[in-house]
Amino acid sequence: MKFEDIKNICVVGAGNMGHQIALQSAICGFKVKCFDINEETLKKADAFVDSYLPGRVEKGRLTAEQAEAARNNIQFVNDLELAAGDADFVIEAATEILELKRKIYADLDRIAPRHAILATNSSAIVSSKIADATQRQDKVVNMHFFNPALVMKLVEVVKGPHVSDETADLTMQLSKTLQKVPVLLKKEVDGFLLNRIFAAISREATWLLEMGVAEVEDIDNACVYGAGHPMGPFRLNDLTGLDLSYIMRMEKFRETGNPADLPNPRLVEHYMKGEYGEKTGKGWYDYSKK
Ligand SMILES: NC(=O)c1ccc[n+]([C@@H]2O[C@H](COP(=O)([O-])OP(=O)(O)OC[C@H]3O[C@@H](n4cnc5c(N)ncnc54)[C@H](O)[C@@H]3O)[C@@H](O)[C@H]2O)c1
Repeated sequence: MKFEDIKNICVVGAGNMGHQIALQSAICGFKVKCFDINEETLKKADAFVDSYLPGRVEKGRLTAEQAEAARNNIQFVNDLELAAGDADFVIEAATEILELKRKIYADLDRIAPRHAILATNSSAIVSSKIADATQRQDKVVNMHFFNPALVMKLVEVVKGPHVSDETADLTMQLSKTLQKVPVLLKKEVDGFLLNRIFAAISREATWLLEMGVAEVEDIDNACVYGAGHPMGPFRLNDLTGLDLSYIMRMEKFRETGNPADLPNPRLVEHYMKGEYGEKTGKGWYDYSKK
């Protein structure tokens, strides 16, 4: 496939990441169908587009014509056959559970045209764990966006051993066309690039908290005002979702059986109370008091 042949993008999952990846793709001129199994999520995502685009026009970031074109480019649908049937490139951003993703990839392999690339936005699952659910392993690749996907520039493209040069090249090119800055990982590695670095920071931050050395806000402030980070690890976790961290740690534990990989007790406590961060109004911080 040539890059110019990529016209239709299917995004699977309209949650935190999926709806923003879909909208960015629509703004950049692709015809996008975004699929989710949850009707409420689809409605919320559609309403977000209606509020986001006029805001960009007001701020002078998009012309009224560009906003209208983006609106016409994007559809939120509850039917995977419709979403992926004519896709040239699929970006999967569904819940971070390996078995669920493998089922989605088996379905996508049946539905999407043979030439279509199937990219996963997974934060931690390397594509070699998913690729063999399809008959097109050379076209299954990691394409890891960062949250919020409309804003953050970095995309990590991971070239697993099964990924063809063409797939990696096209994924890098698509990332650039989506106005992102892609980095290429030549090997699969747990946590990719940035999350490995963040994991080290977050491990230390959690240790400091657990040992009673400092409170959440002071640890975050140290990172912001001493290291110049835009936000500290706990504030960032509230943005990305404590539920995602919990699920990722549990997945890792299931894989390794190592108790050191279990989520830490404070994270478990928040998770059990349904305190997932900004999206539920409470996580490490309480947003109801704003
Ligand atoms: N949240 C982040 O900061 C972040 C950053 C980068 C990558 N990711 C990755 O993006 C993916 C999605 O994460 P999220 O934070 O958007 O989660 P989310 O829970 O906000 O969204 C996941 C969506 O997937 C949908 N879904 C579940 N099963 C499905 C199926 N069979 N078909 C279609 N949709 C299905 C859910 O209904 C939900 O709307 C995960 O793989 C995660 O690792 C997340």
